[in-house]
Amino acid sequence: MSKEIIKIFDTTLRDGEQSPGASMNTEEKIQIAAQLERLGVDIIEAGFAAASPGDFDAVSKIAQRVQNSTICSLARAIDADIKAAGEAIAAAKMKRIHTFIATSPIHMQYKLKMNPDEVIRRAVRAVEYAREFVDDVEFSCEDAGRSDIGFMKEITDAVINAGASTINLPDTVGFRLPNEIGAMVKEMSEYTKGRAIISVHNHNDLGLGVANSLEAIANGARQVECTINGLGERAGNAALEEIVMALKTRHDIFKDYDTNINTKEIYPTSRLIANITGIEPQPNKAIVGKNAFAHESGIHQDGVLKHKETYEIIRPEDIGLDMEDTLVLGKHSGRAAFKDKLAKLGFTLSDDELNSAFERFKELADKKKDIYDDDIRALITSEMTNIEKAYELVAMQLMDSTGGVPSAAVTIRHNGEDITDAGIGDGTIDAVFKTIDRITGYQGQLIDYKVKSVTQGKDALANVTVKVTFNENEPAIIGHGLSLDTMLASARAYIGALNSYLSMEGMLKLRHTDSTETI
Ligand SMILES: CC(=O)SCCNC(=O)CCNC(=O)[C@H](O)C(C)(C)COP(=O)(O)OP(=O)(O)OC[C@H]1O[C@@H](n2cnc3c(N)ncnc32)[C@H](O)[C@@H]1OP(=O)(O)O
Ligand SMILES: CC(C)C(=O)C(=O)O
Ligand SMILES: [Mg+2]
Repeated sequence: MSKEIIKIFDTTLRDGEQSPGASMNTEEKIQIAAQLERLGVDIIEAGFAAASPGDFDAVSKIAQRVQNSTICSLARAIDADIKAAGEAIAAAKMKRIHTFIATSPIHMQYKLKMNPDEVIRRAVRAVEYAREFVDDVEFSCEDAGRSDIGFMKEITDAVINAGASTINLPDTVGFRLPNEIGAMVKEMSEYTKGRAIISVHNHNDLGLGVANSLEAIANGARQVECTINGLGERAGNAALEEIVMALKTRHDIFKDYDTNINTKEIYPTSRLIANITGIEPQPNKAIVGKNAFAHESGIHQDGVLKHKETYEIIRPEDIGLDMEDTLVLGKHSGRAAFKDKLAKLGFTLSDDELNSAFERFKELADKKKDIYDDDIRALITSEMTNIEKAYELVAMQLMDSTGGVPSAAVTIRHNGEDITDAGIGDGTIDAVFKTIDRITGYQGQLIDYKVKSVTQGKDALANVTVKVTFNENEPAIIGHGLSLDTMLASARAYIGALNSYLSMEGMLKLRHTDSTETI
């Protein structure tokens, strides 16, 4: 008997980006979408097009690029949001608009300030308008976990009649237990049978996102919404890799179901997201944590040596872990091997990007003997941040001593001209950032600073992630910098964030000009 496919709806680029500190630039989002497509995700929620010009741009570019997954944009039940979503995904081969409105008493009364009739009216209008752009419309009863099931049936009837084909029941605040989610999904699936697909979107506030998703599948859900590494608002969303591997590993229980996921792409996808967001999964995280396949104690090691399955329920190779080369390229590697490695790691670069990345790789190979897959990932993701490269670091000199005043002299290239200045600060990093501000004329506010060693050993690369605001009315921007020297990595990260900001600011101006011209 053929198995029923559970659709995997990945929202790493939308709900995942709502994790504090996880914002990504357009180029990074395109790379992630390409990897999600390779992973075999059915639907990629590429963003919330109406949220900002940057989101709109990223969703449109992903829509132009991805061929084998449906591209989706989220939209409130507001015409302007739906129009932005429809326009952003217009070029996609397969496209969906996902519109939502809250249905729980607490959200309707205090947040929306709407009565239930008004909520139904808005939902119907949203779905009807979305159908003017696409055939595939998903409707979400936000906070379904705390909504009245009778009201959800009423609004579901109305939106299905208006043209919605997927009904999503999010446990927005991660409040429900598995048996409760199972009961809700069973009742709604039986009620909508043959009229719509029932989907779930479980948050992890009580650590039950995955358990709730599995119970939903057992009770009739045919789509699950999830994120790589479990990223997402607050405690995050149900983790894609955990749901998929639970279905696969417990095929005795889930024998009637399958997914389109190529599980060998799970580990590479997890690493790509961790590198880009700077958010590492906790070491003991199921499936993709650094310790997920590590056996520490003697009795376990003895058992694994005798027969792996004594302590391993998943084969590392099933999630693509064996494909990680421990030692890869070196200073004698050429462009062909480098390009081949990038393809294996899931990066698709233009010729110009490849040339620039290859130059950086060679510089690195001169200084660092062993280059690992994680070094290459960090190198490429730090390259991607500097999309426009309005400013480029040329040189830097630092002075510090115990009891002295930390100072930095920095040279930056802008429009072909090298500009040098010097400044002092509360520490050397502060001195570097302040000097960069003096040269560029932008006043960055540092919100967060993280430094991580990419691999092990004294010659490990430092990967610095900064979160900076250059205008208090606009969202913070993430920048990554990579170097064997932490100070140099910090300066690169800060300049990367500024370049990202400028490319978005350019877009803002462009959209403003566009709208002025049409008035
Ligand atoms: C559960 C979720 O994850 S929902 C998705 C969350 N994602 C985001 O919020 C994306 C980032 N958000 C943003 O950039 C901004 O919030 C925007 C651009 C969407 C809206 O910004 P603003 O217009 O300034 O509104 P603001 O965020 O202050 O408030 C949200 C408004 O939308 C209303 N709203 C919320 N959800 C919905 C909905 N589904 N349908 C219609 N209206 C809604 C709220 O009631 C509020 O309206 P009010 O201003 O009349 O009180
Ligand atoms: C917009 C919806 C699907 C959501 O993210 C939630 O309710 O958590
Ligand atoms: Mg959510």
